Parts: sequence; C-alpha cells; structure tokens
Amino acid sequence: MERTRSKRVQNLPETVHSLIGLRSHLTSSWVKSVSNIAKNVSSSSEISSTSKEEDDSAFIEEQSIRNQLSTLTVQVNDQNKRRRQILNEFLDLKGNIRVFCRVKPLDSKNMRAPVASDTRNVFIKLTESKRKTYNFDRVFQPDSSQDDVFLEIEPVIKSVMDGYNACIFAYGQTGTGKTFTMEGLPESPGIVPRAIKGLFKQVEESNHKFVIKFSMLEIYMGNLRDLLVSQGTKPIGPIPPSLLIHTNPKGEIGIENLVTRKVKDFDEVFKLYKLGCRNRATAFTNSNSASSRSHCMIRVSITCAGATERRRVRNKIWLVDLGGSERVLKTKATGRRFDEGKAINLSLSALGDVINSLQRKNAHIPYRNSKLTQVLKDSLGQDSKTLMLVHIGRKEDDLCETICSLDFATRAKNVHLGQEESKEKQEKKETVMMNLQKTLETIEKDREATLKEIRYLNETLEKLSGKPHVTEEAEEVDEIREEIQVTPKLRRNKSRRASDVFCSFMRPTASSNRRLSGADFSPISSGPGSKSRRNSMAHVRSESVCLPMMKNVYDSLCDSSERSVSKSTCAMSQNRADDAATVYSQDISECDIKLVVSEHKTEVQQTGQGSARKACSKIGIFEKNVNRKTEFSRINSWLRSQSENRSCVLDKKPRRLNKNISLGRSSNGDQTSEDIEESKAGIKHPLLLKDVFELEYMCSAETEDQILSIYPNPNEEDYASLHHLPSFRYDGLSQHIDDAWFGVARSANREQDSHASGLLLELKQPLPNSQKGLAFVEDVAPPLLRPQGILVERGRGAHTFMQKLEALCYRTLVGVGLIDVSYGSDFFNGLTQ
Ligand SMILES: Nc1ncnc2c1ncn2[C@@H]1O[C@H](COP(=O)(O)OP(=O)(O)OP(=O)(O)O)[C@@H](O)[C@H]1O
Repeated sequence: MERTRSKRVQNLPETVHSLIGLRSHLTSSWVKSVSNIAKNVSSSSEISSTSKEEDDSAFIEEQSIRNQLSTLTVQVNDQNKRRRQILNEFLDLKGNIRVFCRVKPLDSKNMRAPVASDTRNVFIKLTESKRKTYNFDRVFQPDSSQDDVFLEIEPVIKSVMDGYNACIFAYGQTGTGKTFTMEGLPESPGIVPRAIKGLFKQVEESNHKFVIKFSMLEIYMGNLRDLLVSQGTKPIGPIPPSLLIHTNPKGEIGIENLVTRKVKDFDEVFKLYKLGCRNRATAFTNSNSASSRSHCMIRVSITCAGATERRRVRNKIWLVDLGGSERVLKTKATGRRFDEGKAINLSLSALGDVINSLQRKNAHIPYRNSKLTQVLKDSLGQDSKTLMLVHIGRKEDDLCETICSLDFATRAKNVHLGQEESKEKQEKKETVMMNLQKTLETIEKDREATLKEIRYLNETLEKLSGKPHVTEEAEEVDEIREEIQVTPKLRRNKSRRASDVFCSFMRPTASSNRRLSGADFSPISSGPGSKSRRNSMAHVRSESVCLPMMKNVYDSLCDSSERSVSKSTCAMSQNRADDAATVYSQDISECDIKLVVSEHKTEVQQTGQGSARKACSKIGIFEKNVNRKTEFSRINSWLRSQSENRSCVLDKKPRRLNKNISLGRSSNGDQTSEDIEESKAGIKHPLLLKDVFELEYMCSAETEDQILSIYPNPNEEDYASLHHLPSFRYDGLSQHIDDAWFGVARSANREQDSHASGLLLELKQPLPNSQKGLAFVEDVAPPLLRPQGILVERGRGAHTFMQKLEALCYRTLVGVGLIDVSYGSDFFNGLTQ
C-alpha cells in the first residue's frame, strides 16, 4: 500500500509534463483526470507524512523501551547485589560451615532407641543416669521430609547463583540414609535433583545468561574416577588411572581430563546422573545391601559473564555423597571391602581435620592429606558455603557409630574451644537474622517484579523491531562459551606433560606416571636397568607385601584389580623431603597417606633368631628411633598407642628361601633329605602358602574351624583377642624394608631374595596332618599374577578357608602395626578426642 502511494507521487511530474504537451486536447475528461491527479498528489503527501510520523513514533517507542530496559537492568542488578550482600550476611551469621543432623527412622516401632532429638539437639542415653547432648544448626528428626531438608539448603543454592562456591555433603555410618538425603527416591527426590532444578529455575528467571556444566566423579580407594566414562567391568583388570588434580594461578582447583558436559536443562543432567550412578562402586555389606564404597561427587559449574554483582564469573557447587564411615571390625569386612572401608575412613578423617582447622581459623589447613580435601579445596573455607549433613541411626546396636558420627560433626561445628554462645547473644543474633530475612524477602519480591517488567519490555521490543533482543552480555557469554570449548585438554602421553604445567608439589611422581601409563601396580622391579627415581629410594615399602586376596562374589561386582596390603604402607628416605611431599600431593592413595613414614637409618644391627622379648624390645627401639629421628604422619602415635596391646612376636630368622621347599614330608610321609638337613641345623621349615596352593593341601572344615577358633575376631571392647595373634616372622621383605627395623642382617644376594621374599605368618596351633606350624609365604608378585585360578578350582571350601586366613593375616599385620585398620585407637579415637 505504502509502496503504491510513493510510486504515484514519483510519477506526478511525468503526468503534468504530458498534460502540458497535450494542451490542444483539453477536454472535460482531461480536467477530470487532472483533478484526480491533484487529489492523489495531496493525499500522497498526506500519507507520506503520516508514515513518517508512524516511523518516528515507533522509533521513539523503541527508544523509550530501551531506556526503560537499561534503567530496569541497572535496578535489577542493584537488587541482585543487595540480595547477594544480605544473603551473604545472613549465611555468615548462620555460619559458612553449617552442620545439620538427620536422624533415620527406626525400622520397627518396637525397637529400643537410646537416641532422641528435637530441632536443635540430639540426646544420647548412655546409661540409665547418664546422657549426652549434641547440638547442631538444625536437626532433622525421623519424621522430617525431604522438603524440610531442602528448605534449609535453598539459601546455599541461591548463594551459588550469586557466584559463591559451595559444598554440600552427606556424612554418616553406612546405611543411615546419606544417599536417601542426597539422591532420594523418585517419589521423594533428595537434595541433588532439587538443587539442580533450583539452579535452572533461577537461571531462567535471571536477567543474565548462564552456562551450566555438569561433571560426576568418585573417589574410590584414593583414586579419582570419572563417572561419566565407563570403566569397563573386568573383575580383575588394572585399576583405571587416577585423574590428576591441579590448581590454576587463581587458586581454582581443576581436575585434568574430567568430562564436563554443558547442560541446558534438568533432563540432560538427569540422564548424565543416571549414567554416573551406573558406573559407581557400590557393594553389598553387612550394613547395607547397596553400600556406597566410594565418595560420589557431583560438580555443577556456573559461568556468567557481565553480571558484575556476582562474586565471581565462574563458580561451582559440589554435591557429595560420602562413603559410609564404618568400624571395620564391626562390619567384619575383609579383602577389598576392608581396604575400601579403610580408605573411606582415612579420607573422612582428613576431611574432619580440614573442617576443624577451618573452624579454628588455623594458619595451616591440611588440604593435602587426602584426595577428597584436595578436590574440595576451593569449595571449603574462605567465602565458600559448606553444609554437612550428618546421618545417624537410632538403633541401640549402632550406638557406638552414632556417637562417633556425632563427635565428628561436633568437631566440624563452629564451637571455638568449647565456648558456646551465651543465650543473650544467641537471641540477638536470631533477631538480626530475622530482620535480614525480612529484608531479603522484600528485595526478592521487588526483584521479581523488576524481572517481570524486563521480560515484558523485552517481548514488546522484539515485536516492534521484529528481531530478538540481544544484549552485550549475551555476546560476552557466547565468547566465553567458545573459549571453554576450545580450551585444549591435557592429553596423556603427549609432549605437554603435567610437570610442565604444574608447580613442583603438584607434579606427578614417577609412580603416578607409571600408573597413568598402564596402571602398573607391580612391586618395585629389581631388574637390571630399572633405575627409576622410585627404585632409588631403597626403603620404599609400598607395594611389597602381598597377601592373598580372595576373589569373592562381591569382588567380582567391582571392576578394580586386587589390592595388596602393601598399598597401606610406605616408607620414604628422610633426605628426600621433596619426594615425600610429592607423594602426599599426588602419588599415593589415601590409605597410604596416614602411614607414610620418613625412614631413617637406625643403628640397630642384630642378627639371628630373636626371642619374643628381644623382638618386642626391637619394636621399642624401632619406635624410639623413629620418634627421635623421623618426621611422621599419624602412624607414629598410632604405633605407640598400640605398643601395649601388641603381644605378637616378631621373630626374626634369616631364612634360606628355596622355591622347591616341600611340606616337610615326602609324598609317602617320610622326612625329606632337606628336612633332615634342616633339623640337623636346627632350622624348621614352615609350610609355605605357595606350597599350600601347589600341593593342593586342604584340611577339613572342622579342622579349619578348630584352628581358627583360637584366633577370634578382635572387637572394640576386647583387645585381649590380639594376644591370640599368630606369630609374625620376618621372612625377608628384603629390598623394601630396612632390615634394621627388625634387626636383621640383609641377605647377601639381594637379587635372589627379592624374587622370593614375602610375608611369613605362623599359626601357633599346628595342623593335625602336619607336624609343623602352618606358615605362609606369599611371593612378591604383582597381584594380577597370583594364583586366582587355583583358588577358584578348589571351590567354596577353599574360599571360606582362604577368607579366614586372609583375616588372620590382617590381624597379624594390625598387631605389629604394619597396617592401620582405622578402628578403635586410630580413626575413631582421633575423632572423639
Ligand atoms: N529418612 C529416611 N526415611 C526413609 N527411609 C530412609 C531414610 N533414610 C534412609 N532410608 C532408607 O534406608 C536405606 C539405606 O539408606 P541409604 O542407602 O541412603 O544409606 P547410606 O547412608 O547411603 O548407606 P551407604 O553409606 O552404605 O551408601 C535405604 O533403603 C533408604 O531408603
């Protein structure tokens, strides 16, 4: 229409000209035509001026909307800023580290429950007259719903939108409801789905553009495993390489090669979460049929450019379902379950230390003592928001664990040296908090109204201009997105190595590189040319003692390879402080960390067979030297605390190892010539475990029970059972343990020794069929090479027997302080002090 009008106006001069040229033909029709044209001309000019006016008014309207929008944006940013400040003030008053407690309902109403609670306190009935009270920022009683829990969590999620890092974790004994709280059930979703939904909702409502990314990993036996990457399901495969943790110059923690997926909505997150859960390590335990055997960690990172009121451009929230704390003795875990429990306990202990140090505002925060705390470093402390949900059960049976969990939580609480706030101070604080909350609500309402108006104006603008409204900020976000996508990931085995990028203490050690390149868990090679840095540390004891680890039905559900006890022991040269530091930061699993000892050269040089008393005094000398000369992690105090309980005998015998050693009797029952020779020399050869395998030696189930009944399981009340430990005899852990530790002369032929060295255990009670004590030697060999096949062939009886033997081996090692099982005097005592 407009186009037709303007065409007519353009044609007017031509028409007039033609009229002039046709003067001679002036007729009434001509007059009519001219008057029509004149009319048209006037109406055209009218139309053109109207359209101009219209254009102008549209432009003005657009401009005014833009002006309004920029005013409103300033306004909403201001509101965001105020909201952030007030919310932060509110959370500061509540405490940046808050501890909640959730009490699990009893399975049956008729059960006796020595645990009671109100909204702030948990009461424990210890005896008829003795009670203990624990108070928390909030206690969720057994009938509390998931809604109640999330209501307390919500401010932290808002704070994440404001650019703060946060960490929410569930802690507690196995089976007390950590996964229930974090993940929930389809009909009653837990914190993770609600928090993520909450984040997306806020993103939608916000006037800013956000990029949200999701990652999921677990810390299993001290190794970081990406849960968004399938690890394979081979029961005896190499342990997948642990992901490396690094810190960027800004102090932000990153995890190398961790899959990080950009997510647009909750559904996408949900799919990834399900995938991650499928890859997670869970197993049947005595306490929970689907027990989490690792710490499951979800990271949601948020990036928002152009929101100057946010605390930082990129921030993150960690949602952590910690592995269940457990008393290894109570759960009667053996084999891998035992190792898992120990690793979990050690990292929980490290987490407790970190939180406690943060609460006390200590100058040194021991983040580096576990992978868990290393990963969470930038989300714990400073202005990060930390929420710990401690879970307890009410059963009488679990009282001990409940007290441990409550003690752990109390340690993490913001109670400075036992000084509780006065009631008056508390009331004052509550009033301030209430006022802040009211202000917060008003700001939230105003902010919502402003956001609504902004949305309306944006829509109007879109209609007017016919194209979506693009802000400068959105363009910036796009740039960031591109930047994130093009950031090259560090590739393994490429010329660019982690060591080129990270500062010295974060560089992987030779061992971790080895692990990366092929999950090599074999013991230290003594072969020619193997002059690795690690090998040059003559006293590294790690990966040297291999006990028979049974492949049982539960193990087959897990995909890691077997583990050797040696993973929990490690000694380092004192003059290699840097090695020790590196090991702490990168190389070893958590079970190692607590046990790392800076080794020293003792002057003890004793040879020959030692009596029990001698051996005990050797432990004393060892400890004394250790105390005097070495720098320690906790093993020192643990060993000392154990010395009274230890009654086992360290019996040092330099033994000539012979691969063809027999059972001490020939097939017809006669003594072999070797036996005769040995008995002449006064040396008795014990039965070797290797021989047990090879000669298919088995005793009846009754005999096994009879033997094993002598060595009952120690429990927390009765340490006397440790007196029944089988004697432990040194059998040449030659290359890995400094002989001076046990006062033994080193074998001249180290090379030969290293092939046949192992751990020897001797039961005091001989087997009926054998005139000799039963003893075990396990050759130093990579766990994968051990004779699993033989065990499998022997059927169930062999399995049960071997499980029991394994338990015995552990108990012996515990008794002499070679391994730390994290019960009683170690982990739990540490927490309750
Ligand atoms: N508050 C609760 N209300 C109802 N059921 C609960 C509650 N807490 C836990 N449960 C139930 O108890 C069982 C064990 O809980 P869950 O698996 O969450 O324990 P967990 O602490 O995560 O154990 P683990 O450390 O071994 O993984 C589940 O069946 C769960 O549904």
